[in-house]
Amino acid sequence: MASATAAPHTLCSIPTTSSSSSSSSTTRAFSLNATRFLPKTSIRRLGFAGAAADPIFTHHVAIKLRSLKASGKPVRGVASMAKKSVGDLTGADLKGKKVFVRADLNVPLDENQNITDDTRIRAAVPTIKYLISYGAKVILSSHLGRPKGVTPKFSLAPLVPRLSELLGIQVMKADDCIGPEVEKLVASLPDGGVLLLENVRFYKEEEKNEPEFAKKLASLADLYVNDAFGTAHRAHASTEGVTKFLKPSVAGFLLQKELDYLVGAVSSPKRPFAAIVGGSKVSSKIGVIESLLEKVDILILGGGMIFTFYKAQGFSVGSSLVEEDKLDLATSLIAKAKAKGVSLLLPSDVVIADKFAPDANSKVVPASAIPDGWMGLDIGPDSIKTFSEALETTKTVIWNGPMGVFEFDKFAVGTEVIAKKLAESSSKGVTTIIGGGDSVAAVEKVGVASVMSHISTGGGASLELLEGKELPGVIALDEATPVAV
Ligand SMILES: Nc1ncnc2c1ncn2[C@@H]1O[C@H](COP(=O)(O)OP(=O)(O)OP(=O)(O)O)[C@@H](O)[C@H]1O
Ligand SMILES: O=C(O)[C@H](O)COP(=O)(O)O
Repeated sequence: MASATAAPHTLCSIPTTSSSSSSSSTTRAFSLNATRFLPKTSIRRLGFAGAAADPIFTHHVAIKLRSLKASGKPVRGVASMAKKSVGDLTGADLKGKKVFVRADLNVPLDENQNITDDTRIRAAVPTIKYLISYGAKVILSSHLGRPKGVTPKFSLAPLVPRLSELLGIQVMKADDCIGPEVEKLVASLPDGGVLLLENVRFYKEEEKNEPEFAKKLASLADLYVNDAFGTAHRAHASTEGVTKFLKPSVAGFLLQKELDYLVGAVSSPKRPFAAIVGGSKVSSKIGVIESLLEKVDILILGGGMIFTFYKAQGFSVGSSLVEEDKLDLATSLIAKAKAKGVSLLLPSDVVIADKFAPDANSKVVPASAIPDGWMGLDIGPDSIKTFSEALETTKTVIWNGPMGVFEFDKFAVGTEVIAKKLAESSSKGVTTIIGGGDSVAAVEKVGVASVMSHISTGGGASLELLEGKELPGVIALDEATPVAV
């Protein structure tokens, strides 16, 4: 691979002082000061509610809490925005009760129906074990894939052995998710038993969120736990509709943990706070970039989207991926970063290829000089160095989207080095949050997943949350009982 050096391409320079001390933003100052007054559980509760995904809301509440604390009055009406948790249910609430648990067990299967990544099954275990330990009867529900009607290859049957192994009990399996046969199996469930229902998406009514279907699902159980973070952005019968017929409807531990990190840590980060956003297109990450620009000190961009930014600046991009209709947007994002005092880092050099293929010829060139007929498929060594140095200074990092076409070994270096860098930071106490989807795959490929502070089990759901959107599966849950703090 030939290499050419390039000057670091930093659109906005890295501030010499951290924004925690230098920021003139009132919002930012609030987030730093106000959260000091909150006990950890309150921060959790605040970050947990859908409405609290709005940092401004969080700050207002934090400030209200501070003044109430100062006045000596009990704090009411604040934690009521939070959602009730499965951890709030114990003994009498659960013993012998039929609990409908919606998990996201949408795991990848190979052509022989073997599970190729069991992360989502493992992530669902703590909530199920908790319920079992209190003698509840767990009716477990999930979707798998996007079937159109009953489709055997999307059956949940292949998950039973792994689920049984992880739970340490034999999980029963129903061939349907509603109907008399399922009801019989539910009636035969012992306390502490688990019944896995068949793919809930075998019914089109699931995705249409039809009340009659939701009612049938609900009729199987006494109460509802939603632990399906990966599907919380879908208003479906088993994630949203069912809550209208089952009380209480509470959050599972996984859902709670995801929100703690993706809302809590991002709303009230230890600073400097950096975000790394990559992936193929600007269009799929606009919301995330705009939302993160309100919060971060450093924004690092990589992946296919960078070429739209380069073209917007008048660089030659060869045949790299460019979204022509997003050039103005790229320009305005650069301006926004500048106005906000965010250090926006784009790669200074790129690895280019003569075709989109694993065996393409490749070379490193300055980002501003991609020849015709060549396309950028990874960030180059100088960029890796600059990004790594910027990451040295951070206390919180969130990463969403690969730096290059990491599926091809030749163009996986940028993504892999960034993954290793984050693992190193994490082991030094930096909060590292991996935002789902391909970035998770990359972190796992490098073997550093266990070192990260949090790896999200939700692709689309984590993106929507980072964009500041409310998740219907969360909003529908019961509010927590107000607590005095
Ligand atoms: N320079 C590039 N040119 C073309 N495709 C790229 C480039 N860099 C990365 N990609 C591709 O982007 C894809 C991931 O982009 P996408 O926008 O779907 O991210 P994502 O899946 O949402 O990320 P995440 O799942 O981590 O949130 C990968 O398949 C990768 O090959
Ligand atoms: O894999 C996911 O992102 C979730 O399981 C949601 O799946 P969906 O995009 O098919 O709704």
